[in-house]
Amino acid sequence: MTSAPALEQPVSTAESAEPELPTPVVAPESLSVKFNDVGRAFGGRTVLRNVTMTVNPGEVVAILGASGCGKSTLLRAVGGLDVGFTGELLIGDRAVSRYDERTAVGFQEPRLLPWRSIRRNIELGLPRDLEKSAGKARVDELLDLVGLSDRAHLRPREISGGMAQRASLARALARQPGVLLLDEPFGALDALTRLKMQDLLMDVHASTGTTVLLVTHDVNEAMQLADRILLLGCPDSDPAEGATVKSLVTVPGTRPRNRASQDLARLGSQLYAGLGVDSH
Ligand SMILES: Nc1ncnc2c1ncn2[C@@H]1O[C@H](COP(=O)(O)OP(=O)(O)OP(=O)(O)O)[C@@H](O)[C@H]1O
Repeated sequence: MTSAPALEQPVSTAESAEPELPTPVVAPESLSVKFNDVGRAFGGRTVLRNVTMTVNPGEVVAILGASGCGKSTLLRAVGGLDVGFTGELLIGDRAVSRYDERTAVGFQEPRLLPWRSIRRNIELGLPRDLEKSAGKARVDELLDLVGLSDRAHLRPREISGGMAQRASLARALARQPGVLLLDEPFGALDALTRLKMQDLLMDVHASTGTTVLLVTHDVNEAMQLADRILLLGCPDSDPAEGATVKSLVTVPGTRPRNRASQDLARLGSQLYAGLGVDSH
């Protein structure tokens, strides 16, 4: 035998009964995501093919593409919600597993349980083995991060759609995921709430440092939030071949970006063109 297992917990004794420090919200480890020739077909119909790219730890990558081109399918594969893909998909240096616990997923609908309070909904995201007081401290911190501390006792129907989406984001973060997967998280919100949520996501990313994969239909949102943008698309010659990486571009400047900058306007035009939309 060599050394003791690295994850062994310290034994609590009466002598060492010091006040417990709150567990930081900060992700313990931001993880890379590596796609190596990833593909997916449903019933003989190819949806995705030859997707090869690496998302760096702590990076925010937005996934853009026409409706139905496989954006959600790609995200689901990373979360281990769909294991029917071909090729290799690694999180850190380990293959994705079924419902991979190193990831957390946020959807367009908040998917909160209506009979539970906001606090109890966020608690659902905590890892099962987390000690109760550490869990409470983490939920308190998350409620603070998403600005819902004074609404923690309310039920989902008693808060606005934007607040519910913030609660949903907090629930996803409760697991301290190495990779946060967001599928159109702000798609159902009004324009102003959407901008506020984008700011919140920037704050969350600044304080957690977690890797983020964000599926969006919104070119401006992608340019505002992402370090890089993955444009998925089908070849014009044969759309039935399935979508693949059409381009992977680095967004100029650092967040928060000036929405009126020339560089972003140019990039926006390129992206719209890549999506087959005339940006005028
Ligand atoms: N479980 C499934 N069984 C059969 N077909 C599926 C399944 N999941 C996805 N698809 C098909 O794969 C294609 C890609 O779907 P996906 O939801 O990934 O696209 P998307 O780019 O996210 O679309 P949208 O932008 O409209 O949300 C669609 O044609 C869809 O019908």
